[in-house]
This record gives sequence, C-alpha cells and structure tokens, in this order.
Amino acid sequence: MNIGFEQVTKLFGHSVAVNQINFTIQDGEFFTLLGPSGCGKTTLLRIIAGFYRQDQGNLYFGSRLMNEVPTHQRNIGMVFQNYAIFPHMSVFDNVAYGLKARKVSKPLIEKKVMEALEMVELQHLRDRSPSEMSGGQQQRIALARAVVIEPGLLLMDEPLSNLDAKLRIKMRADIRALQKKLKITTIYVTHDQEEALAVSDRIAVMSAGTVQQIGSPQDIYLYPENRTVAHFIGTSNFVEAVVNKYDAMTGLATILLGTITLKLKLKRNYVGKIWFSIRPERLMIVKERQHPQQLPGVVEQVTFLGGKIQYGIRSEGNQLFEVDHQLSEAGDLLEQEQHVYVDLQLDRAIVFDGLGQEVLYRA
Ligand SMILES: Nc1ncnc2c1ncn2[C@@H]1O[C@H](COP(=O)(O)OP(=O)(O)OP(=O)(O)O)[C@@H](O)[C@H]1O
Repeated sequence: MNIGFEQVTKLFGHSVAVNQINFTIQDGEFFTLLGPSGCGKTTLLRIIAGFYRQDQGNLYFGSRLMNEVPTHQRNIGMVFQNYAIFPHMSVFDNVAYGLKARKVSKPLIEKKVMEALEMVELQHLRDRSPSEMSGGQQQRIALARAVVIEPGLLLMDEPLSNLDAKLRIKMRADIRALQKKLKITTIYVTHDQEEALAVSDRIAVMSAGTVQQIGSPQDIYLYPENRTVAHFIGTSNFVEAVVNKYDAMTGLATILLGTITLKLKLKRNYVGKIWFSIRPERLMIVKERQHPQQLPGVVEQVTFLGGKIQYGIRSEGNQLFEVDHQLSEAGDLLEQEQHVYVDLQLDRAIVFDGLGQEVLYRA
C-alpha cells in the first residue's frame, strides 16, 4: 500500500512542526524519516498513525483519503522506543492482545502468535513475564505484537534507542530481514544516520519541519543535494572558498582557498562565496609537500578507532580538517604536533553555493 502526503502541515500553536510535506512511500518499501531532534519526524509518524490531525493537506493510504479515519481503522502495527508492552501479561498474551481485540478464534490466535514469536526467536519464552526479560527481548515482543495482526503498514519510532550499541546492530539487521520477508510497508523514525543507512530502501532527510532530500542510502551519502544533508549524513569537512572569476566560455571558475588558487568547471555562472564539502576518508595527508595545492598543517588530534585512525589537522588558515585513514593504509602513525600537508583532493569534493543550497560542482 502506498502512503501519500500532499501538502501536509502541522502547527503547534504558532510553531510549524511539519511544513508542506509532499512525497509518496511505495508499497513494500522500508522508508526512513531521518533528522535531528525536533525536525518533525515523530509528528509526521503520528499523523500517519492518526494520533495527530494535520492542519492542512491530505494523507492517503493507496487512493483512500485518510484524514478522517480513526487510528483503530488504519490497520497499523507500531513499535516505539519504550517497548510499551504489558508487564503483567506473559509474552504470549502480549502478542495475542491485538488478535483477541479483533475477536480472532482461539486456535487461530495460538497459530499466529507462535508464528510471530518464531519470527523473532522467542517461541521458547512464550510463558515468561516480559519484566524478566532484556531490553532486546522486550523489543522483539513489541515487534511480534506489531506484525501478528498482519498490518498494512508498520510504524517504528526510534525502536532501538534504548538498547546497547551491539544489540542495536543485531536488532536492526533482524528488523530489516523480517521486513523483507513480510514485504510490509515500513516507516521508520531515527536520528541515527548510520542506522538509517543500514536498514532503509529510501531515506527522507528532514530538517526544521521540511524534507531536504529523499533518496536511497547511497544517493543521500554520495550525492547530497544541499549542505544540510551533507552535514547531517556522515561526516564532512566544509571548507570556505571564493570564486573570484568565472569564464563563461570555458565554464572554468578561478577559486581562492586560503593561499591556494585553483580552477574548476562549475555547473553555472557563479561568483562569490562557496563551500567545498569533503569526506574525511577522501582527504590525504602527506609529510612532504608534492605540489602547491597541499595545505600545510599540524596534527592536533589522533584518535584510534580500531579499523581506522582519525586525525584532526589544523591548517595554516586555522581550519580543522578531519581525516580518516584505514589502518592498512595508515603507514607510520602520525604524532600530535607533527607538521604535515593536507591534500584536499578538491576534484573529488562537492561544491555548494554560499548559502549551501545548490550544488555547483560534483566529481
Ligand atoms: N505536543 C506538542 N506540543 C507542542 N509542540 C510540539 C509537540 N510535539 C512536537 N512539538 C514541536 O514540534 C517540532 C517537531 O517535533 P517532533 O517531535 O516531531 O520532532 P522529532 O524530529 O521527532 O524529534 P525527536 O527526535 O526529538 O523526537 C518540535 O519543535 C517540537 O518541539
């Protein structure tokens, strides 16, 4: 079932929580709303669930207009951050709850609940009390309870945020596998970009109540459409520079970056401030200067992160560059205070306009 938003706006008093949202989630898709705290993710999810009514615009499930349809008629399974399972009921009864409410026959309840518990690998704990179980297990109960009613849509709001890091990674893989198996349209809310990249078919990156970009994880990571997205997804170094001349014949811009001058072909005629966005794994550090476009700097931070080493390099122009080296390519470890050169590899960067709203160059 497709889920469609048409100019959806929700206000709380005078503040706009979500602003003129327009997009469609495809049938069977794992779709994630990603963005910083307060950007409107939960508000959008609550509008889909029917907990909030939007002030303007329309919500569709398939071709059906849902604006006036109450929550209990929307056929939605939900999993939230705080489990929301009933501590006084057994695991089985927790999962059976929605089926009992729908007056499903006893033998069918037994069959469906056991199938759902098998999916989350809890069948052997059916008679346990959830209060004796771990956070991960409790979240599995919540998941089984959400899917057992065979909902047309599954909504999840930060379902893993109460779990420890290792369990989060395992659970997110399990959730993804279950969703693929059931082919159920799923809308997932998180502020954790790595989690979003790992589980989603598509991601909507939100900021201040608006959708900044919608795309596959690869699209969002490799081709951010504006500075806000580039800033929020992964880590990027943003380096300020100025285009002081644009040659309309060749499309080549003359760019001043600190003490460096370089030429790049921009997408359009542009003069003024720009931003280079460069991923830490794209930067190189060299000990000897090989060409004039390598910025002198000093190693300010060295952080060992297992598979990679993260360096903070303070450049001559007093900018801090984050540079990642995989351990295999690291060669000699650099030391704090060491003098080095940062090779900006600018031809592999993205250039945004001064407002960060338009891509002027992309390799
Ligand atoms: N019930 C409410 N009353 C008033 N303002 C609200 C209410 N719920 C949300 N807001 C405001 O609307 C905006 C969007 O909030 P929302 O909870 O949707 O954001 P979010 O992206 O889900 O954030 P978080 O990750 O912190 O939950 C915020 O500015 C928030 O303060």
